[in-house]
Amino acid sequence: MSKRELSASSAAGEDGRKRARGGEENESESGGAVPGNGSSASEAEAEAEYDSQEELKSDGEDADGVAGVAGDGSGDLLSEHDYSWMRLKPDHESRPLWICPRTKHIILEAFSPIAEQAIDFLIAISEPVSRPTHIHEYKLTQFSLHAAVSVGLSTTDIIEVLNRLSKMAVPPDVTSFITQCTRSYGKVKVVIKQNRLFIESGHPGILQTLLRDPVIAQARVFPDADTDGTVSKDGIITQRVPQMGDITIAGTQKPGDKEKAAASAKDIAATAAKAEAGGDLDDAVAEILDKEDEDEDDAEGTVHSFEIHRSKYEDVRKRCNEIDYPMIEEYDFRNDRKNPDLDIDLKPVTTIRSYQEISLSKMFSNGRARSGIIVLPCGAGKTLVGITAACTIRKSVLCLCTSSVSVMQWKQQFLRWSTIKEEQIAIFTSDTKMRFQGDAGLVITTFSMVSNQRKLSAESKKMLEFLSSIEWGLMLLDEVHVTPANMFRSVVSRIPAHSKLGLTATLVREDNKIDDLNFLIGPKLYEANWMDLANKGHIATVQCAEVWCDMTPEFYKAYLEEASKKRLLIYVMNPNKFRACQYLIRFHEERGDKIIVFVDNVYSLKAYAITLGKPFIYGATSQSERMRILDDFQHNPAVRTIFLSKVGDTSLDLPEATCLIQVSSHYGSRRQEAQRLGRILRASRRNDEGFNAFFYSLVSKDTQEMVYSTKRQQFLIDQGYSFKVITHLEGIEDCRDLVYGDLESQKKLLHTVKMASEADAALESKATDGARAGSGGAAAVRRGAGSLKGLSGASNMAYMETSGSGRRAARREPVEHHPLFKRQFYNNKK
Ligand SMILES: Nc1ncnc2c1ncn2[C@@H]1O[C@H](COP(=O)(O)OP(=O)(O)OP(=O)(O)O)[C@@H](O)[C@H]1O
Repeated sequence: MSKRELSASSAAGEDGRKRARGGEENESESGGAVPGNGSSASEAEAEAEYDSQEELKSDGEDADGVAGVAGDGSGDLLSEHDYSWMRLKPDHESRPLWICPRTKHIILEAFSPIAEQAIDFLIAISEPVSRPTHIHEYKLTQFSLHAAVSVGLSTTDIIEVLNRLSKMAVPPDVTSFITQCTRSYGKVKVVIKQNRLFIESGHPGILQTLLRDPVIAQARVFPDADTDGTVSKDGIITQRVPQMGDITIAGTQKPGDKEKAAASAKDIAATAAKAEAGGDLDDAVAEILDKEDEDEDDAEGTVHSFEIHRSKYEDVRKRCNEIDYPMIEEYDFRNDRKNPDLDIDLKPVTTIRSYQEISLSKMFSNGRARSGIIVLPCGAGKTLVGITAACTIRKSVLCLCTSSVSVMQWKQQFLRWSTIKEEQIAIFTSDTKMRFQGDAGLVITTFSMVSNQRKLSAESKKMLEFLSSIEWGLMLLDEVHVTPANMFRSVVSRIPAHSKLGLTATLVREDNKIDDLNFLIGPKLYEANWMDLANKGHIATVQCAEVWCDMTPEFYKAYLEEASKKRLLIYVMNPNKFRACQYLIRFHEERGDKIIVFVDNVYSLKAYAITLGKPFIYGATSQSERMRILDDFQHNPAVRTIFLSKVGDTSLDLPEATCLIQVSSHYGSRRQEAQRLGRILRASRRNDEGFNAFFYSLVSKDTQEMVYSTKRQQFLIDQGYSFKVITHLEGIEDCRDLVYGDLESQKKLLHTVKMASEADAALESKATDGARAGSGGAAAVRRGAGSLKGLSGASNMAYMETSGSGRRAARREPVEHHPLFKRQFYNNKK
């Protein structure tokens, strides 16, 4: 495999991506909210503040796209290191993997006949880094290996299957890393039974070791006479347990069928191993396997445990981590007779999809509820996964969302898919504070409402006391990647939840907070492949394109002269961008598409929407106006296009939308890019023959916007999407009636923009060099012939195509500034 191939498959490695903070000014989603009864202004403010600020903070997306590409994972996979000592197996061509002994990256030939099985296995044991069409890249990490153990894979399984799939024997460094990470993980569990906590293990010796630790010993509760099972001299309880693996996930068929559908990682591993011919395990691995055999449970179906005080749980958990026995958290909900049952099930008409079932089988595979995180693409139906988990556990549920809009959507979705009744649901937001009726129920609230300790209204305080007094069977955490660890910590420590399920589409953070999520919620249980779901028709296939819009000479001169954050306004309001936007809207309206245009900057949003005569929604748009516009978009054939600010990034479910045009966005935010794409992935026409959705980013050429755009696309490129670069919209010059077609109107527009205040450029613009942006993007791309027709089934637009690696290579190039920019811009900055 050449280095070039490896680079093509690589993504900017997680470790390597440095981030600077993006702009702070942001539109508040609750700008139009009217505080209702019982809410304090500070609560509403706190909620709004969280909605807008935390999302950006946790995203860690930067305004400096160039800095964000250092440490591209596979870029240095081979460079400066000699791997000639690694010997290829004689039949290496039929084996799809190569494992880097130094970085623990795994490169997969996705075109191999056994790639599908290999992918399922790799998803179970490693983190996907990049999954374009032909070559995938994964990485073994401590947490990914913990997750593998928690879904039932043993050290032996992992090493053996890797060895079978690998072109070379698994390097000794990798086998010892796997052994080290999986040796003790999963050997100890904390199991919640009847509101009591038990530390459980198949190995009595491990429990004795734990009890020798003073912190753990102090937390221990001695068994009383009523204890089930036998109690040894040292107070360890031994019980025979019935086989647990026969649970039925709500909405699925009888256990046997369900198990068939949800092939466990272990089965996948076994199948993959069998599918591969030959490949004896080397001595080093055999040694590890022998050692592992000695560690096997003493008798199948027998567990040993001791009880601990619930108040000491956090101390015990921390201590177990320190002494290298990290615990898996499980909730024995089927035998929970202490907490009242919630009367909820999926409606008979609700059918969950195969990948939704598989993701849930990772949570429930051993008959208990295991806490952790499920990662599914935007629009793939995370809400229904959460609802199905609630219907399986059937105890009180606390659902935490990122905004009050999401709270209302979760409520609607619960009512739509499940048999829960309105009175069993309580909403807790700054505007609404309700209780549910009956012993058990569902509370839906925001992270900020339950973690905000400042200036609470009396009613909120009471509500928080109520939340803390309930033993929640399940805590659902929506969009977990945006929530700061300290916020989680305060929620998790104050509100008792027996199991936690985190849901997200983009488990990307650049601030190591992902590790916190591992500790606070649990390991990643499942991550779906975007391309796979698109190929199976669960989400739409999308054609992505970046449209380069030349700046007019007057706008470009003004851009170079402007040092304040109004530079952003100048490149967003570029007349050629207006015209490109209008042209694309017209083109797609004529094709019968419904179009969402995103403009982050409110000043520009209004200018575009009013000039082009289209309805628009932003933070200050009243709820009734929003509903009216969205309803028109859905049902009125005359309304084919709407303009949205960032309020439309998430939580909008508009299956009619088939085309998305991005005019301005939040700097280099990869997450925003993915979330926006999510708006068209749910297109209801996605299964029509030959259907494609369209995602355009309009970028003003040779401005800093180009840097951001390249960086924004990185997450989607890693998921296998490719972006075409359209350098010229052919035929645009023939459209005489497009706006700003003459110099005079362009000059007027520029004058208006110059008169705008800095506050109108709502996003702060960190100065980067326009020349660098422009040339960096252009240097790496390959020119080719293509067209909008090529993109959409017609034919009239030229494009350049670029791959992720090409872009990354471009960004690594040392940048030589053109004398014009040096003079115009750098002198200006001094
Ligand atoms: N099993 C299913 N059967 C029918 N429709 C489904 C199913 N699962 C999800 N959907 C539909 O798919 C769409 C997307 O679902 P949902 O809003 O839960 O996605 P999501 O993963 O939360 O997206 P995002 O991350 O963008 O918020 C919704 O219209 C939902 O009703």
